[in-house]
Amino acid sequence: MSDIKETLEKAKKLASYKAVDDNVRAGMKVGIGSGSTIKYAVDRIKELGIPLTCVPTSFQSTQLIIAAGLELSDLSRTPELDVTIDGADEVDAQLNLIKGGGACQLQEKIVAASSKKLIIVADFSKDSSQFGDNWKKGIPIEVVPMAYVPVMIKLERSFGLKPVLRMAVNKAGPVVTDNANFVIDAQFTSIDNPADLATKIKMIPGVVETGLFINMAEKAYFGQKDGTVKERSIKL
Ligand SMILES: O=C(CO)[C@H](O)[C@H](O)COP(=O)(O)O
Repeated sequence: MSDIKETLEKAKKLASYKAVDDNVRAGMKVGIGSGSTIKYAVDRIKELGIPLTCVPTSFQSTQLIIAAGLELSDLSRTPELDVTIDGADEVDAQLNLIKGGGACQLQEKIVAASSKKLIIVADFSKDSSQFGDNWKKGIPIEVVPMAYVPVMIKLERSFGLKPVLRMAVNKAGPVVTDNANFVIDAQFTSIDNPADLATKIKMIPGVVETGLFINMAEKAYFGQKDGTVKERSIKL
């Protein structure tokens, strides 16, 4: 593993362990996010050996819960959660988030919105003062496949975004989400009002969900290069 990759992995683990220790207790109903950082949170929950009910946010997180031997539920059986722990692609000064780098933003947002608290775990590279400081891939937007071209035209004409259809790596054609939709990454130069932009994008017919999570997270844990964890929280 390269030095920087190793440093990032250590930072993800530190943040995840601290977030679980601070926020997860026996008997809780816990939303489990998606991505590479959340696997450390699941490792920590497994290590603690406490009884929990877990609700996943993707195929990947379902597999993590099963592999860890934790109790797996869903929102039909467990519609109200105590806490969701999840990663993020970028966290701004107000703890607004860009999520969906792993194309899981739809289920992640539904599960987060069903939780009393959303706690973010991340390495130091996700900690920004405003969107675009660190994350250059744009806002992930999940769309119904038949609508992707009109949605891309509207994103460009109405908001000056530069939309790109996300393509699969080991498959010909586009990324297909866990919900059988496509993902458009809408690149931007700056975002003055993320809440307003999120609402307007959501209004475009064919858009299922955006990766802008506005006023949802109450605390973020960022693992640092020096082995410490920086905590940022906000009153919602
Ligand atoms: O939103 C997500 C998936 O849709 C992830 O939480 C986000 O991409 C962060 O992933 P990682 O922990 O691998 O950096």
